[in-house]
Amino acid sequence: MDEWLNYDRFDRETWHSFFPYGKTFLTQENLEDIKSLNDQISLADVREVYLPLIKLIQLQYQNYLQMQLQKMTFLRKPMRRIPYIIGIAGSVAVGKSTSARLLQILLKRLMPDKQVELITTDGFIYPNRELEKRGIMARKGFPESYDMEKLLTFLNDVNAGKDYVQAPIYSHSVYDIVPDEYQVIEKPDVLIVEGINVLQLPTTQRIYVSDFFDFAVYIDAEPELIEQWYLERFGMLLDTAFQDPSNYYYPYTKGSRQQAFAMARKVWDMVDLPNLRDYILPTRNRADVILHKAENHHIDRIYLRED
Ligand SMILES: Nc1ncnc2c1ncn2[C@@H]1O[C@H](COP(=O)(O)OP(=O)(O)O)[C@@H](O)[C@H]1O
Ligand SMILES: CC(C)(COP(=O)(O)O)[C@@H](O)C(=O)NCCC(=O)O
Repeated sequence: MDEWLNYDRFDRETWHSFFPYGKTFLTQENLEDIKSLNDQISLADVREVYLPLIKLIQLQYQNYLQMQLQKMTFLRKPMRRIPYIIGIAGSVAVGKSTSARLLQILLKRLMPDKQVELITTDGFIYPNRELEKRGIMARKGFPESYDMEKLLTFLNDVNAGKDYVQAPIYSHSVYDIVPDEYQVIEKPDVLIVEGINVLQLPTTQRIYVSDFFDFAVYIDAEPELIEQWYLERFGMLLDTAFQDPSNYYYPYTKGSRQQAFAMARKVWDMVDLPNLRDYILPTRNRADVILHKAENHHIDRIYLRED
């Protein structure tokens, strides 16, 4: 079956025309926030792609609030805040966390009275110690490397309106879960959940992470480009590791840079690329929106699921 059958495809110009007010919409503070997030982000992408996207999300969010109100009135239940949950999926190093943080900044700008939180599912990967115990250290990022029970419980608690919910934290530079450190989520209006596994079907559980989603975005690009972005990020991790013996990449700063990159290329080929091909890419057509990136993270096509 044609994978794109259910999607409308837009080029950038058409997509931009749905909300062409970017120039006046962003404040100086927004621009500074975006630049401090990543100074490589193209502001043209923000105006022409991300702003129409958050406008569309806002429309759906307003409908969602309306529906919640009608439902609670019908059931004669007191109104309570059920968060609107947005999932962001895609390969390792495709730019999920950068896009997710961008969406968070822009949604806060669009809806300043709403609390918009962001978590990444990396925090729900088992600690290295546990991965080693299970003999799956070389499978980090694959479905079996996540504590899905814990992730689903987390989402269920946030959804149920619990006052205080904790998410564990993963550090790329330590290459492990940070012990005893948590991100606290307190009754958000909107929660963005970013991770490679967010649209995957469960192996043992009966519910999916995506059952909690009200909207899902997949970030797409050719694997050759993603590999390049993976290696660029690896270079940056290496540059920050020099002074810090506790950094996972510190030992790689001692040998030749060429050798370190050869090792990173091998990890991409043996771990992250097979994960993309076998487990991440097959989830692409479960998203509401697919952002397709070309060279330099430039978004050239946008696919929107037809309802
Ligand atoms: N829009 C963008 N413009 C420029 N560089 C980007 C953009 N998005 C991501 N990057 C860079 O690509 C690399 C991977 O991005 P990241 O957000 O860490 O990906 P992920 O969360 O999918 O692993 C990082 O080095 C990041 O700085
Ligand atoms: C922790 C991750 C699975 C998360 O990926 P992310 O989308 O945050 O880049 C990934 O960065 C990773 O560590 N993969 C294992 C192989 C590797 O070292 O790249």
